[in-house]
Amino acid sequence: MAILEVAQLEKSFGGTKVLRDISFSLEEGQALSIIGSSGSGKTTLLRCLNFLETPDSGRIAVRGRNLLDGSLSPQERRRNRLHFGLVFQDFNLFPQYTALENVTLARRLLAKSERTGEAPEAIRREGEALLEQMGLGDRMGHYPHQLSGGQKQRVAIARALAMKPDILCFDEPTSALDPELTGEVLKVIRQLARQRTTMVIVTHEMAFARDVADQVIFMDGGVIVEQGEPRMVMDHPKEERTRQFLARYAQG
Ligand SMILES: Nc1ncnc2c1ncn2[C@@H]1O[C@H](COP(=O)(O)OP(=O)(O)OP(=O)(O)O)[C@@H](O)[C@H]1O
Repeated sequence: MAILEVAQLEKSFGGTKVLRDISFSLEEGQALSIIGSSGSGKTTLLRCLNFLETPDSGRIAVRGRNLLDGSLSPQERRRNRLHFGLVFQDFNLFPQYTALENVTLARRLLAKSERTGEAPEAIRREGEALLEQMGLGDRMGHYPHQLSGGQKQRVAIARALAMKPDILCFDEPTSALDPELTGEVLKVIRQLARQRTTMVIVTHEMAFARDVADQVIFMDGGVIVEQGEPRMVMDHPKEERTRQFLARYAQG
């Protein structure tokens, strides 16, 4: 069974349809890249998956359970959010907290609100291990303003992982970074892909999308124009719109 199944998802803002008939599925341990021109609906799709926007209709199912089922209780709806983690373009770290506090805060709050019985000490140790994994073992006590953009983004990735989401989403994770800092973030995401972390990645990094993803979706005007294995979609696009988009990218 697919870990994620999205079917006929629709979203409008005012009278404007921004997502139409979006359907795809993702297997556990796979990475999906979403590419497409500006304004094509990529961020809105990620925001719908993360419940930052409410879709107008359609289905988002994780392990076969429809998270948009109208009969869910408020508590079940709150828990739905925990299936997904989101790494934003501009990091969204809390400036008043250290790297380690940023990573552990949500878990500590969850332990309290859901009475999970998790000890703060265990949460801290896990946070430290995640920051080590991100190559930030010597930056745990630093505040965001003391970190480079690439380091901030790696803290943000550790923070998302700390919540143990089923599906980790990235919204153009390198677009706010100087080119020399892009590589360190892409390297971490590649490492997560090798560890079979299930991921949905919106990116403008075409070479990265091609080699990290098991599946790629090309969006334009709120619809999925083409989807499939990255090399097939990107090297042999069937649709004219995909061809034009990729040609524009190739020209830089
Ligand atoms: N909150 C909102 N209210 C009204 N319109 C919105 C809102 N959010 C997004 N839109 C519109 O929805 C469309 C899709 O936007 P979205 O940000 O999802 O595209 P995108 O593919 O992520 O673009 P980019 O690559 O530039 O980030 C755009 O026309 C945008 O102006």
